[in-house]
Amino acid sequence: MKNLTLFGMPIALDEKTGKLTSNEPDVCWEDYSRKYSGKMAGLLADPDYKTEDEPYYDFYKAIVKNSTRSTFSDVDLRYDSTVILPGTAGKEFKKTAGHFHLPIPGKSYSFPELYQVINGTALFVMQRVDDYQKEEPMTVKDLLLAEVHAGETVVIPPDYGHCTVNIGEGTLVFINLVSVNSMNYYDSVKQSHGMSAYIYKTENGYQIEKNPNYVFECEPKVVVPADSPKLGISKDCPVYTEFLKNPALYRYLNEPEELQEEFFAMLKEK
Ligand SMILES: O=P(O)(O)OC[C@H]1O[C@](O)(CO)[C@@H](O)[C@@H]1O
Repeated sequence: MKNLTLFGMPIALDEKTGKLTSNEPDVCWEDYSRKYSGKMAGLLADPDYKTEDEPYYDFYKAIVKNSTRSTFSDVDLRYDSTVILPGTAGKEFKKTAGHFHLPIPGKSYSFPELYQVINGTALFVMQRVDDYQKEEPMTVKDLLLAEVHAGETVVIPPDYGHCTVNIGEGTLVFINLVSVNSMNYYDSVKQSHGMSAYIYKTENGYQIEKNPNYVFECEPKVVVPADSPKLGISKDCPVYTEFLKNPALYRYLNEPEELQEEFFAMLKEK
């Protein structure tokens, strides 16, 4: 068992099974589900990759200490965790399915989402396209790949479709803080056989491959996150703990307009 102190509450990772546990009765989650390779069919770089039952990733919905539950619900935010198991499908690193967020009701843009890596290393693929609900191939206007290590945090800007790739050797554990009103949209990513970049394992790390089912008006850009006091992001400080200290600071996850520039300012070119 490995204690994951970055959770900000007592949660450990069983490195053999990839499962999270807590020995504190006050810690609980609303739901748990595991996604297997069969459910990733059509989303992978290799269309012929066929294994039905290889574990891909686990999702723990609404993790909370009972004593702090109302602090999250008062500001319409949810704290979840995803665990991506190590390995590849062919040469492509394991990843989440990928989706866009639907627009905020009454607005023309979508909810952002904050992610902190708790264990391992992630590559967040973030893409802005011309129209994520159209049936023809989507045109990529901006493609950012954020390399994020344990303790670091990234915010997915409004309207950026995203998936997370486990580019490390071990199990990737990360959390997200997101509006409870955010709804995911999957169809166009599915039609395009995944996000616009596939990430392949190489001898020295990873290689980015453009997905041929998209039209590109830009080149992929690798970025790394910096601290951002405005976004409540500080390296090695658990987001859970920071949030409880000042829940109002994270209001931007429901009302992103004012901090739009900061979402990009905290991403530095690698
Ligand atoms: O919904 P997908 O693309 O399978 O990926 C799961 C991801 O979505 C979220 O559930 C919430 O946006 C993340 O926490 C998680 O990493």
